[in-house]
Amino acid sequence: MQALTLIKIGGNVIDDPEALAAFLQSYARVPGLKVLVHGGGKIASTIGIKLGIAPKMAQGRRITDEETLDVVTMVYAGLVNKRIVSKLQAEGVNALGLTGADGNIIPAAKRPVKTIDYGFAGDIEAGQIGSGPLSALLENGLFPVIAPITHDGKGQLLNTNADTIAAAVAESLSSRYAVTLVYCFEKKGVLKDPEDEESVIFAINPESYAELKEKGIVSKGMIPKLDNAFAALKGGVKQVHICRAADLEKIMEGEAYISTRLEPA
Ligand SMILES: Nc1ncnc2c1ncn2[C@@H]1O[C@H](COP(=O)(O)OP(=O)(O)O)[C@@H](O)[C@H]1O
Ligand SMILES: CC(=O)N[C@@H](CCC(=O)OP(=O)(O)O)C(=O)O
Repeated sequence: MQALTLIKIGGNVIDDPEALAAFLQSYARVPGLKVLVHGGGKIASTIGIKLGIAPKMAQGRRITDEETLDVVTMVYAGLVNKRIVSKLQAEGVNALGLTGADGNIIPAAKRPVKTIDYGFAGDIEAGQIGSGPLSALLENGLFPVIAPITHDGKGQLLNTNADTIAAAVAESLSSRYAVTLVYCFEKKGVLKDPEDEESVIFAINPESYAELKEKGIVSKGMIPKLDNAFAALKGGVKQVHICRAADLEKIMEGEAYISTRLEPA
């Protein structure tokens, strides 16, 4: 099976122009087939506030009312996606920006209202992603850059967590490729003490993850990241790393003990 690297870049790095430029230079040097999924939550919140739309989050997910959906669509599918694509083009990568609606790559369903109404937040159903359009692009020398906007197939755009998209796309591509999934963000990995950058936990398995969650060591945005990452590993993805964006090249070269690696059960 041919190798493919799926990298997710988080909103705090995207919000820092120097860190983003350095990350995209590293991304350009990742060899072989690759797909980039980006977030942008921080910029969406900042722009929303400027427009008088305060961000509302619950359990690491954005509550997406109609006007928030307009903001996130403009920010993720427009500003952030096109900035990344143009910078990758400048690095010699023939990047092609997409949302989940383009080529119907990520069909989703509006999250049903239970205790919290998340509005136009989209959930991806297992097995719903078709890897065909993405592999057609890859096989024609194009490198997909995916924004965290999906659709319900009936004309409604939806906002889907970028960590979830990365895991679901990685899982779907793993039927055709040997996929390595790398979550890049601003910290060195999953930390024992989120305030201590040197307290990286080098390996986590489902059992130790349950313990970390119970003790509150893993919280906020780290929970959807790890929940999704373990699901991807179970679904056929070969390796999952959680690392600092600035360490991407070292991770790709196989350097250990600088980031967190997930282990199957
Ligand atoms: N144990 C932990 N180790 C590292 N970060 C943690 C941990 N627990 C919670 N976090 C928080 O999770 C954040 C990453 O999640 P999130 O902001 O959603 O990232 P991204 O935008 O990359 O998806 C970190 O910035 C940190 O504040
Ligand atoms: C439904 C939902 O929560 N969607 C996310 C999508 C962006 C995202 O995940 O961005 P980061 O990776 O930068 O956090 C949001 O709007 O914040």
